[in-house]
Amino acid sequence: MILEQIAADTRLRLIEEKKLVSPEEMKEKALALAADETFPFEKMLKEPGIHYICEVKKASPSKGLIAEDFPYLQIAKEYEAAGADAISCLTEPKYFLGKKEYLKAITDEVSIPVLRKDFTVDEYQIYEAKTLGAGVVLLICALLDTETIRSYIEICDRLGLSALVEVHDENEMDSAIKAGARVIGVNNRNLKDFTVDISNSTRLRSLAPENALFVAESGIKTAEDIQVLKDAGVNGVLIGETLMRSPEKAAMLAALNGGAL
Ligand SMILES: O=P(O)(O)OC[C@@H](O)[C@@H](O)c1c[nH]c2ccccc12
Repeated sequence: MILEQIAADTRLRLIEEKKLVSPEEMKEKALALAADETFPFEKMLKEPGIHYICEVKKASPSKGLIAEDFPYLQIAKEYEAAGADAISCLTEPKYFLGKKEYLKAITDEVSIPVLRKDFTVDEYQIYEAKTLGAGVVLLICALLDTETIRSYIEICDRLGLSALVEVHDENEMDSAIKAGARVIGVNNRNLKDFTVDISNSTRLRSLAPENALFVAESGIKTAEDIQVLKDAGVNGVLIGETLMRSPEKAAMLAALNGGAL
């Protein structure tokens, strides 16, 4: 199964990375930054209306190469100028051709919150995300048990980071809620077989607690999709491929929003 394969490769990658910067050193570096502005992602999502999280993604296991030409920094700045509320940046190197350097360069240049999009299987990655300037990390429920999610959220809290806790079905939603997730993302793409179904978000919307923030992720392509999600009361949408494939990203974002942003 692809998700487990990616997680296994991530664990191997971490063994090497910890040789370069030890876990103690990474934790220390992150904690030294913990007084920075806290939880900007949650503050943003709490504002009324629907919010756009625009993704910088070169490739994916389901779609292969998405952007041959990949001026990641220019794309991030274009998103910000077009009115994006946050940016998502893939850092997974093998399947998504992401890089930590992309994330660092982007967080240095934009002032909206940036999500570190990776397969978090070790607290090391959370501390590292802080040192790279991220404001949010992704925690995928399919990879983590409830207790681990809870402990990772605690680490995020200490660092002033938000945790976007990703679920795909009712069981994972249950786990996210029990772990105390404040921001729940529903992935419309099944990471086990890559099928995409937007109604996954609308179906699971009612199961999320009243006070939790809700993000719909993946497969969002049209203004109609956005309208359906708006009507369901989602706070944010995470859009990758539709924007990455568009040569006119600002115009595409405006079109998704019904003409203007
Ligand atoms: O490109 P899309 O279909 O608009 O999807 C973006 C984002 O939701 C997707 O990249 C994603 C959602 N959850 C993930 C977890 C890992 C990697 C990638 C993802």
